[in-house]
Formats: sequence, structure tokens, C-alpha cells
Amino acid sequence: SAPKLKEQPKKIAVIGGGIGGTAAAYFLRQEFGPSVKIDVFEAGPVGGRLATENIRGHDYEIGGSIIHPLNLHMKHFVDRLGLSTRAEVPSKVAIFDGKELTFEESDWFIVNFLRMLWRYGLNSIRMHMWVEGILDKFMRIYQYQQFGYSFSSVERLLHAMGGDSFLMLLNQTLEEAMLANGFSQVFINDIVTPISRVNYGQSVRLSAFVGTVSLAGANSGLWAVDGGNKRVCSGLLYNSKAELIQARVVSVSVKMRPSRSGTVANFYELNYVGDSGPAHSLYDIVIVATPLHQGLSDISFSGFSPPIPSHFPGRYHQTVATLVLGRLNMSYLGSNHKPADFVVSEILTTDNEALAINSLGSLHPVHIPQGYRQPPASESKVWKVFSQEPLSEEQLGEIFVSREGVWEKRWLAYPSYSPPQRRMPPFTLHDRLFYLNTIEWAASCMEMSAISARNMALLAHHRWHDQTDKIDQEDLHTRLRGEL
Ligand SMILES: CC(C)=CCC/C(C)=C/CC/C(C)=C/CSC[C@H](N)C(=O)O
Repeated sequence: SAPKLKEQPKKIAVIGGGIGGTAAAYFLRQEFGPSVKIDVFEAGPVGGRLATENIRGHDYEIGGSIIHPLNLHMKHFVDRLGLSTRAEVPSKVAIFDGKELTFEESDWFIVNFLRMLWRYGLNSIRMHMWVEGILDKFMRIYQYQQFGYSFSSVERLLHAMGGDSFLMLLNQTLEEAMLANGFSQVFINDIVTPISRVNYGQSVRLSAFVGTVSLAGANSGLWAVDGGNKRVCSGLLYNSKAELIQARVVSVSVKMRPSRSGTVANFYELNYVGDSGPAHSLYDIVIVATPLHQGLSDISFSGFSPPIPSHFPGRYHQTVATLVLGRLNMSYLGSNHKPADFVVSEILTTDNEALAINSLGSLHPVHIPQGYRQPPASESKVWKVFSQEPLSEEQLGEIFVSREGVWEKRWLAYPSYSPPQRRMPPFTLHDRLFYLNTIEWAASCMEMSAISARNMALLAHHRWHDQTDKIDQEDLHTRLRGEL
């Protein structure tokens, strides 16, 4: 017979209003129903690392910008919230080694195909198949979550998807994994490195799991949300009927108090500071949806045994996004193209100590107006430059022949990945205190946060109702085979 459910929780707190926190509010509402009060604490703008910058009346993505066609949670959110995908604008990629463009995509598929075949043999096709194979296993998570299964750690979640081979991907570099799979060093240097640099600001010495996510992020069919990706966050918040509390959480402490049945139950007290000064509230369940790392949050946890640190080991990688409205200097790229003929939109870079930038791309507004066309480099347009350090006037002067405006955003964007991966913090910090962002140590992107958010809601539900048979089950892939 079905297990008897106890009363639903009364109050749940989510700390963080980015994609993870707002998706958690949405899934918590699904799991716990209409009566529970859900508060989302966010001191900054809703959306977190999904953010836009307004330039001359148009918004441009300045944070997380691309979504994979098989990112099913993100697709579901967009459908459910009545949003749409941004119109596609054809784009062309080039690779820059600091001196010249070593590769330039042609308009013709067959030309690109033959060029890659000539230079790298079957490496390119094999890479596609390798990543597809990993993606196939990755997709299992959607079935597990559909059936209500949850995981208490990132390692267990990854193991359920892809077994030991997925855990191995955490503990070797992308370069090691690709060499072991027979890819050539030249191909890794020329093609794979530029993709790692644009997507994660790091070389192919990042861990292989996030490395393959990065390669998936170079697939065709990538998409974004019309009007800006952050609209998903505000939409999820609204749809979840959660209350947004614009305040910074400074501490979480565990409180014991007698329950109606005479036993003791844990409560969590949140102390926070908003515009109207300090305040505090009690919650049955708390989801931490912000990275517990230096520079990103500073929450003290008191009364917990074992103690919970404010900051876990490991650091976040700085990526500076500089938007420039201006005209590109073709000679910076060592190119003798006429600017009027240059319509390459993404310029990726190889590893080169002397190079100040990780990538340079021309941006389209978050909403593509009718009749929009990709302007050539001879026209002033919005470029996004990724670098690890802020760019100096002199550096900007080398890249652009003219600048009408410069907007800079320094992100602690994603973890600095250096395998072997130390043990990641658990999803469960205490009985009913959960940590969503630990998943970023496997790979940081919108869909990973959404997967973690669903896992948080399921885990919180199963913990609350003592449904341990839905947590950390082994061999789900075999057990669910044949189920719809
Ligand atoms: C394990 C594999 C091969 C794929 C998992 C599926 C997945 C999560 C794909 C996402 C790919 C993607 C869009 C990556 C973006 S990284 C760029 C940047 N850091 C960002 O978040 O926008």
C-alpha cells in the first residue's frame, strides 16, 4: 500500500534567485502543492548569472547565453511559461591563434566537411559520436526524475546516468580523456581548446565531464530565449507563486522545538538583511541555491553538527564579459579581409599566453527585429569579448578601430575545474537543508542547475515524507528499461 504521507511543510526558503533557485521554487510547488509558502531570497536582480545589458535601446545577453536542443528542462520551462525561442541568425566561426585566423568557416557545409577531413582526418566526426554517446547516457536523468527518483550527491546522480565511466570523466582532464580515446593532439589544440576557452574560459585541462558539456555547447541547434534567458527565471518565480524577498541571507541556524507528536523536529532560522533592515524567519525546509564560495555568498551556518562551512574548498573562475559597440580592427586578426566582406560572428582562440582574450563574438539583441541581418565588420555593432582579466584601454584600442561605448561585467562565472575532482559538497547539508549549486562542480550551465533544482525538490519531498526508496536507488537504468 502507498506510504501514509504526513502533513505538508508550511514554509520553504530558497536562497538565490538565479536559474537554480527559481527552478527549485517551481519544482517545489509541484511536489508540495498549493498550501506551502515558498520564499525566494535574492538581494540582486532575479536571474543571477543570466543577465542582459541595454545598449542603445536593445538588450544583449551578458551572462549565460546558450541552451542545447536536448536540454529538456529548459525546453519545458519555455513551453510552460508561454515564452518562445529567439529567431536564429546564421553565424560563422573562425579560430584565431594570436597572429592570424587559422580556420574560417565557409558558407558551404561540404567545404567545411572536406577541410576538417583533410586537416584532422576522422577526429571531427568521431568527436561528434563520442559526445553523442555521453549525451545519450546523460539523457537518462529525465526518465529517473519523471519517475520521482532523487540522489543525495552529485557523484551518485552521475553514476546513475553513466556508471563508473561518468565518474572517471570527473577525474581526468578533457585532454587526457580525448587522447585516451584516440583523438590527435593537433585536433585537441586547434579545435577542442578554443571551444573550452569560449564556454568555460579554461584550457583542455579542465575535467572531462564539463569538457564534454562544453563540446555539446558547440553543437548546431543551440538556442536562447526570445527577450532574454533571464525571463525564464522571472517566469518560474511567478508561476511558482513564491514570494520574492529582496534581502541578503546572512545566517542559517538550526532550531529544535517540540512537535505535536511529542518528538522534536528541526526548524531552520534564516537571518537576513533587506531594505527595511535585519529580519528573521523560520522554515521547515531550506534550499541553498547560490554557490557557497568566496566572493559569491557569505552565509554563516550555526548549530550544525558536523559544522557547515560558509565557503567550501575550490574557487570560481573569473570571466570578464566586455561589450563593445564599435568597429573591429581587421589587422588585429592578421586578416586582409575587407571589413565589408567579413561576416564571421564567433572568433574563438587557441591557447596562447600572449593573448589577452578568450573569444570575440558579435552579439545579436535578445529579440531579433523583423528584417534583421548580421552587419559586416565595417559597421559599428555590439561585440562581446571574453577575457580572464579586465581589458585595458590599450588592449581595446588594438582590437577595435572605433568604440562608441564599452560595458564591462566581471563574473565569477563557473568553477575553476582542475581534476582530479575533490569530493563535491553533498546535496544534503543537514536533514532538510539542501545545496543545489554543488552540481556546478560537475558542470555549470542552465540545464545542470535545472536538473539539480528538480533533484532538490524530489529529495526534499522524499525526506519530508520518509520515502527512502526513492533516494539513491542503484541500477535504475536497467530497472526502468521498457517503462515509458
Ligand atoms: C554530458 C553532455 C555531453 C551533455 C549534457 C547536456 C548539456 C547540459 C548540454 C549543455 C551544453 C551547453 C549549452 C553548454 C553551455 S556552456 C557555456 C556557458 N558556460 C553557459 O552556461 O552559457
